[in-house]
Amino acid sequence: MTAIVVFIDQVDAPGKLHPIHHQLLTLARGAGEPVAVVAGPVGAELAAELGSYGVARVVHSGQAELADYLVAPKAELVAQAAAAVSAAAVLVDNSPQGKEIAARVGVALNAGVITDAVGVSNDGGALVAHKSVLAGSWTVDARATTAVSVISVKAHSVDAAPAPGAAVAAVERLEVAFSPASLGARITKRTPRESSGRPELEDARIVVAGGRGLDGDFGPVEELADVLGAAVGASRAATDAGWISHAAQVGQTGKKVSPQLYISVGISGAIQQKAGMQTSKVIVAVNKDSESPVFEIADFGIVGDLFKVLPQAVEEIKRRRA
Ligand SMILES: Cc1cc2nc3c(=O)[nH]c(=O)nc-3n(C[C@H](O)[C@H](O)[C@H](O)COP(=O)(O)OP(=O)(O)OC[C@H]3O[C@@H](n4cnc5c(N)ncnc54)[C@H](O)[C@@H]3O)c2cc1C
Repeated sequence: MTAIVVFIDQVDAPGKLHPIHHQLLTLARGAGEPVAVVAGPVGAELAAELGSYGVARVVHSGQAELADYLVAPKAELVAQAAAAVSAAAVLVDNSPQGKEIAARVGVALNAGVITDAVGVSNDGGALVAHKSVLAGSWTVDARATTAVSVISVKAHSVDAAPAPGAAVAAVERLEVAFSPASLGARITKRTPRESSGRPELEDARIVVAGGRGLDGDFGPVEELADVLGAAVGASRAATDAGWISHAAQVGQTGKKVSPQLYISVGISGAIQQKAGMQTSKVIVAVNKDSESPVFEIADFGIVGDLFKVLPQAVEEIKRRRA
């Protein structure tokens, strides 16, 4: 059976799996035998949750270096654990940290690295990564020619599901030999970002994104996001205008999101915007211009003034929920 390592970071928020971990474990289970490699503690609750996703083998390290230094020690944990279990592939999330780990593990294991995958399958023992490219207009299958592949997977590309029969996860401790080079950048202070109370853009199942059409007023977008429990995103026109933080930008030079539902509001749908959201499962566009290119990719379109459409949508959602 092909051993597939799934990296699980428990350093900052220990105790429970994140939705992307459920998704990575579901993918790994479909393509081989998932082995969870955990940075941080593994308590009984976490081990049971891993078992419910079909993980029979967990390799972890709680060494202080994993929390005290930037990403490099985590990459060394993943590389050494992958070698110890003779993994054919390593799956990480597609966050900046995940992609840096992918690159470092690729170098350490002389493994091919594939980023931005939306799926993984096993073709006769070789792992194939599926990618959606050129602003979502093409699907590409990519395969590393090396013995080990390292693949970073976009959030919400697959629906996570527990295994039909839970496994009992055996937890092994790995003593990682950290190289001096990995201990070059020590973290001296952590300042948690102020929470908006909304989900993180890249993790959210629903994203409501606004563009230049909002004319500086993100209120209607935020209100709709809040009744739907959604994250708020934006086009570059909106972030460049200073109406919302650059962290909210979706697109080629912003975040890549793949939620179940993306509601695009007052955004024209330029190719650079599409590059960050076109793999969303369902796209709803609200735009007053019926010729706007955003309607070419929308599953549902509403031609109208967003300042009239959004408050009505909010009212109707609240009424149905009451
Ligand atoms: C190298 C490069 C990288 C880029 N990266 C990104 C990126 O990462 N993300 C990104 O988004 N862009 C990016 N851009 C910019 C991109 O090309 C577009 O300029 C940008 O996406 C346009 O933003 P917008 O759709 O909000 O604005 P516009 O194109 O001006 O569209 C505004 C839309 O709002 C509609 N509208 C106006 N008023 C209303 C109303 N009252 N009700 C309903 N609809 C209304 C209009 O009909 C129009 O369609 C990049 C550009 C370059 C060159």
